[in-house]
Amino acid sequence: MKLSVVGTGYVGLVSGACFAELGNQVTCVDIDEEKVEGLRNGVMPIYEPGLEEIVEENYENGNLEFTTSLEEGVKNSDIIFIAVGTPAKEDGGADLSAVKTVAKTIAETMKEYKIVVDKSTVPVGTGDWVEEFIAEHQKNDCDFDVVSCPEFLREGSAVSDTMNPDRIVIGTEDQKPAEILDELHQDFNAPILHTDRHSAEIIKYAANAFLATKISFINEIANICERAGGNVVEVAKGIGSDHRISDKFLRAGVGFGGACFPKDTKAIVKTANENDYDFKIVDSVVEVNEQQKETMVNKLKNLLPNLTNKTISVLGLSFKPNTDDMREAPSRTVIKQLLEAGAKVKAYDPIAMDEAKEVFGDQIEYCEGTYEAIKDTEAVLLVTEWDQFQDLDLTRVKRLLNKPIFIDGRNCYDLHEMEQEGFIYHSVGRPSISAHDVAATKEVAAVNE
Ligand SMILES: NC(=O)C1=CN([C@@H]2O[C@H](COP(=O)(O)OP(=O)(O)OC[C@H]3O[C@@H](n4cnc5c(N)ncnc54)[C@H](O)[C@@H]3O)[C@@H](O)[C@H]2O)C=CC1
Ligand SMILES: O=C(O)[C@H]1O[C@H](OP(=O)(O)OP(=O)(O)OC[C@H]2O[C@@H](n3ccc(=O)[nH]c3=O)[C@H](O)[C@@H]2O)[C@H](O)[C@@H](O)[C@@H]1O
Repeated sequence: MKLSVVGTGYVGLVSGACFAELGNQVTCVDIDEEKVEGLRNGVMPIYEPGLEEIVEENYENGNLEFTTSLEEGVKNSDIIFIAVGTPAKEDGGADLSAVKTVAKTIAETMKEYKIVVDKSTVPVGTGDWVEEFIAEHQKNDCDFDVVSCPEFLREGSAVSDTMNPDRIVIGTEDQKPAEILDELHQDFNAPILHTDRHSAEIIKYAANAFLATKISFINEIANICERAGGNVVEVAKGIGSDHRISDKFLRAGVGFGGACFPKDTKAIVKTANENDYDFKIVDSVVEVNEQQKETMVNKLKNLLPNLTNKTISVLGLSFKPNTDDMREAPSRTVIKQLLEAGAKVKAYDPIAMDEAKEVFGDQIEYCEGTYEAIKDTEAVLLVTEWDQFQDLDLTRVKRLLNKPIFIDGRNCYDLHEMEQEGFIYHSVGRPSISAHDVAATKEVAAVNE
């Protein structure tokens, strides 16, 4: 089929490349000239495992094209996917200005039947509004349908999620676009849920809000474990074994970040408010998450009350592993708190260093590798659980540190091992190893020798 995808970000570029990989003729459109020029020359604007290979292959075989001209995209396709950003406005609502710009050009350009599919995350009722808007601004009188087809991919595994989705949601009550989109999605071999457009739009927000709720829930259980006793990893295993709960998204940590959970939770609260409803649960989810992002530095301050001029090592800057995305990354809060307390920061991330430089500028020191970031610092803060941070040479880490303080925001290490290695170790919702434990371990070791 002939498609265009408008917006070549995480969603647009990955979806476009995957549709091309399945044999469709895809035109990817973006207003960012540098991005489009780069893509034509094999430069990926984002890091996603497996993306570069399929983009290059399909660009070379002619299934995938890149342009800044939406007019060209509209002309070249029967189905137009809108995948532009819908960032949060000051008031928490979604900024739909890019969707509006795209809808206007589509209205002015189309000359024959088109299916306009919204893939961007947009508040309920946006499809109705886009439909009315296109009808109002149409230059040529032709038929069209507007469908909601929300996207559920995760960054860091976007290609694999797109190729193997849990479900595909097609939100339209019209038969013609439903049948065409069914056929387009057949090769994904996933269940297709047909629903009305409003429900499809709400499904997207409800899914993200629910997943975010699981995370804030387990983070609060972790906070209770820290105060009352217990180990949140064991608790998560215990409750997650119940199929009705499931063990997914029950990893306690330093709070959720990224381009979506933070903005989508706020947006659905806003939608509720606009409809005279107080969405109390998700409101609290957001509040708990803000607090959670501060817990690592608070733990450090309990151990080192005066951080002035102390150098602290931060491992992991992106909001999760396998991505270079720094949007709403918990590392931002952690580093802000450290700097406010007068500390100096040495940081390392395997992929997100360039993005991080845009965020932190010259406020922190950027290191070339993990151990360089640890050397001569007072404490290690493990913020993002990249594979290489989960398998550190602990003896070397301890030797490089001025003080054996390790704050693990992702529960990557075994408590017993950290005690044996002599670390003062604080993680999330698990018993902490204090200086007293470390001294005791050393005494036992000395007696044994
Ligand atoms: N990032 C993610 O993992 C997911 C994002 N979503 C949703 O998908 C949408 C897109 O998100 P991302 O891909 O992360 O955004 P992004 O910010 O990575 O990419 C958006 C792209 O749209 C382009 N753009 C903006 N205005 C345009 C216009 N008028 N014409 C053509 N291109 C234009 C921008 O230059 C940019 O390249 C959002 O609504 C987001 O909530 C949904 C599922 C997953
Ligand atoms: O709408 C979106 O953009 C996407 O948002 C999330 O995907 P993403 O933000 O890429 O990444 P996740 O794996 O969901 O992680 C989000 C955040 O939650 C945190 N998290 C996740 C899981 C967990 O158990 N604990 C936890 O703290 C991660 O560290 C990360 O900061 C959803 O998982 C996708 O289904 C959705 O399409």
